[in-house]
Amino acid sequence: MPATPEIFRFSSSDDISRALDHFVAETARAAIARSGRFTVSLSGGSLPKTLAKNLKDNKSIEWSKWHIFFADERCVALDHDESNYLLAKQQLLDHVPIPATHVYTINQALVQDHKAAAKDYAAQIKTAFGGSDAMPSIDLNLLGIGPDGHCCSLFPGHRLLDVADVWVASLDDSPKPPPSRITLTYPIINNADINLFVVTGDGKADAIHKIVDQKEALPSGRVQAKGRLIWFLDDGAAGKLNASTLKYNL
Ligand SMILES: O=C(O)[C@H](O)[C@@H](O)[C@H](O)[C@H](O)COP(=O)(O)O
Repeated sequence: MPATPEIFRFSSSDDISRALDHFVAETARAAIARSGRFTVSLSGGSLPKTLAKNLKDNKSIEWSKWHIFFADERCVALDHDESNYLLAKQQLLDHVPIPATHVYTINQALVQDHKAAAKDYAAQIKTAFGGSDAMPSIDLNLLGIGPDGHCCSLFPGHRLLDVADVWVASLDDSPKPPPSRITLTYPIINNADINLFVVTGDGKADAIHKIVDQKEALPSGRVQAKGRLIWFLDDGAAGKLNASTLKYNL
């Protein structure tokens, strides 16, 4: 049964950062109590900054038990200003003691070959999840959404929307620059325990309305979860939602 989306509305992106701090800290605590570690994937864009704002100073977190993956990554060097890793490093990883071996980055030697980079990243995930061929279940994917409704590097109308045989796929024709990227695919995204979208700004309001109210099959609208599917929206992003859609108003 598909998870019913839980939609939370906040009056500002600062309020979202505070709520994210509580939610992610509690999700990590529960995962560590259950399995001894917390696996989380990060998107690029505005997400790392919104996430890190309060979380990086949260003293209750057992950072040594965290394992960080990237929901998608650009095929660029790790110190390139378009690298999602670099963004996460600057915003969060430089400020908290997560062991470097727990941060799963795109293979630097393969950034010129997106297909090999995707294969390598899937192998890294497999190793991190004990080497089994069983579909991994990431505890929490933190996802952003583009004005066109994309998430990760899964764009409207793109062939990667139908990929079901690999955990990580690649593209060299991303409509959002840079063109060469790797991305988690739906089978692994939807097998996560929790998928949480974090969306700010009125530039996303149309996409949110189409996905949530009109059930349009935009890429972000195809995301499910084993456990919970959650949307954190600020007033701008929620601006065009039907009033009756909002079940929670924090
Ligand atoms: O690497 C990327 O480009 C992202 O992972 C992408 O999927 C991003 O999350 C959305 O485009 C939202 O980005 P904003 O939050 O900056 O709008």
